[in-house]
Amino acid sequence: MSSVRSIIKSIIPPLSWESYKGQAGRIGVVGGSENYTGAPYYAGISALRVGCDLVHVFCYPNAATVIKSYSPELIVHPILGPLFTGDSFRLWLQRLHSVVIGPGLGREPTLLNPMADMIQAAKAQDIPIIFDADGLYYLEQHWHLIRGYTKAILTPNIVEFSRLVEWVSGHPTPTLENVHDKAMSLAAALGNVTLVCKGHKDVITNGVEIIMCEEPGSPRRCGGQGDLLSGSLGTFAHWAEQMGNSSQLPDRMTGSMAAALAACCLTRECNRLAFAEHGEKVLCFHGPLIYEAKCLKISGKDKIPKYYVHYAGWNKNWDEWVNETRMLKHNEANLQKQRDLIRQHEAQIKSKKGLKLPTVGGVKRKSEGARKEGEPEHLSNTPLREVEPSPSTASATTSSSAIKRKRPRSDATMESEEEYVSKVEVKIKIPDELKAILVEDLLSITVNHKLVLLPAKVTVKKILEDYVKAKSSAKATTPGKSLLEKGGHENLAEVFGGIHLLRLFVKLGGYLAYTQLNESQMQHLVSCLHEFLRFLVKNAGTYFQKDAYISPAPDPKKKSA
Ligand SMILES: NC(=O)C1=CN([C@@H]2O[C@H](COP(=O)(O)OP(=O)(O)OC[C@H]3O[C@@H](n4cnc5c(N)ncnc54)[C@H](OP(=O)(O)O)[C@@H]3O)[C@@H](O)[C@H]2O)[C@@H](O)CC1
Ligand SMILES: Nc1ncnc2c1ncn2[C@@H]1O[C@H](COP(=O)(O)OP(=O)(O)OP(=O)(O)O)[C@@H](O)[C@H]1O
Repeated sequence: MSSVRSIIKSIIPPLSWESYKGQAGRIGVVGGSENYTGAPYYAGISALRVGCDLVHVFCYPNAATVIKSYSPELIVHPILGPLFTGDSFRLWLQRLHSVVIGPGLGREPTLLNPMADMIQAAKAQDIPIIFDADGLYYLEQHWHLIRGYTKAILTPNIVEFSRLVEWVSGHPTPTLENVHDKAMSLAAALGNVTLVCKGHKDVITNGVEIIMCEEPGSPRRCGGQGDLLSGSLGTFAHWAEQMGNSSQLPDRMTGSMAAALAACCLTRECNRLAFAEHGEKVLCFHGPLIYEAKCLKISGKDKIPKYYVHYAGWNKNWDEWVNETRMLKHNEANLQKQRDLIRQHEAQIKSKKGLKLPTVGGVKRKSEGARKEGEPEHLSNTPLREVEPSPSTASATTSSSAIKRKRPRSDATMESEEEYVSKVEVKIKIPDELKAILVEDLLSITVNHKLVLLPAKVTVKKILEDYVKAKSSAKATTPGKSLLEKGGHENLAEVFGGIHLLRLFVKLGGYLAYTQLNESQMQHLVSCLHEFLRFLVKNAGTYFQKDAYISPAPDPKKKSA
């Protein structure tokens, strides 16, 4: 990579206080028709973003206003079409340093008539000409126009490449294998023009030398990425030309090849960064259910792919590496699977609990199973992700919003958005057994519309006392004991139960980031908390009873309404 970087660096001209507008490049883009206005915009804006000073777009009149509306930075000339005159184009061309022909040009034979004129004019001016998309389509039958013009750079995708090979060699190419060799032969047959064959690896050759661009890129193949490449290549090709011999390129590497390498690396790196930022939306099994998730990282160690996923809407404590068997494409069929599983799961819960209806004050509540046919099945259209099994779903909403309130910056004593975002969350690993209980809790609340019976049968106070007892043979101070002694939360601890305590643990890592503890104190605390969680796992049967949930009484107001 370092040598790739040094090649690219060597064609980038240094900035200077002496330079004036236009010296860093005036690039032309010939393209843009009624159907395709995006392609010339992407190409033109990429040329500018790479660093040229001015971009001129030559398009059909019915595309001009649209392209202008995308960006005031582009200078748009609506000169293509039936009224085209070579003179008007040549007038502008004189001022250009390179020209990109093809993005969004269209393939109407009558509209392509002036192409030969434009190509000849650009050649006469001895500037780099980049052919892409419909410019390549035109070249298929007119390749002799560029034969031997070594400042021509062709950027075919694999389909365009095989068509070109077919036209130039005169016989069909049944397979797309050996792109390497075929690219070298084609570039040589075209008189050492530069070819950039885009694909999984980009192959760059002038028929003598060949280089590959294997930067990681992105698995996302949306339209327009080729336009980014051809536009940026417009600028790089001019720079390579301008640097000439002073660029000190490796032996046999031409300026056009170096420019192509720069454009390929840049496009692929932009693709990689965009993918790293936005990830791929997927569905992922967690326990018995499927959740919407985002794939943030992929690891292929030992040739077994693993995916690091974030469950959409869930705290990042739940982020984890999963193997392929748990991942599903985000499509309608799998979304249906997700809904089916939720229904099955609901049914299972109902059948387990249906006979034992919980009671409050001796009055039997209406069971969840009594929900009427046709009533909204929340999870079938509202993904689970929207509610977390955390303090934010129920009792501790105040504390969760207290954290969120730290975000506005109106008070100078408050932390900034950047500080908030960059705050390192303390990782508290919740054991899988307890995670399953949290998921059950979420389903009870959001799917079955239950509430936790208060005061809890086994209260937080009781749990902490049990813990203190269990630890009594150990040291005198335990988190449980100190919480009871110093916290002043006796009343709450006598009302809430194990599930509330567990919900608190989901957010606790985030809260601890706000404490003043030093690293060793924090380590000690976290290890105590993990020990306490293990204690909860051991006693889960007692502390997390399934009959802790009740169905709330129907709202009389709603009923009368
Ligand atoms: N926003 C805009 O304005 C944009 C406008 N654009 C403009 O559109 C115009 C037409 O360009 P184009 O790329 O759609 O035509 P072309 O290359 O013939 O592909 C046609 C078919 O070939 C196939 N195929 C393509 N690549 C393949 C591959 N690597 N590997 C395998 N197969 C591949 C695939 O067919 P499929 O296999 O899906 O049947 C594809 O549908 C042109 O002016 C361009 O600039 C674009 O720049 C995008 C953004
Ligand atoms: N399989 C792939 N893996 C990684 N990067 C790829 C892959 N295929 C293409 N690319 C990269 O995407 C960019 C555009 O290539 P692509 O083949 O999509 O061009 P195109 O079809 O001409 O695009 P457009 O949609 O603009 O017409 C290039 O930089 C290329 O390196």
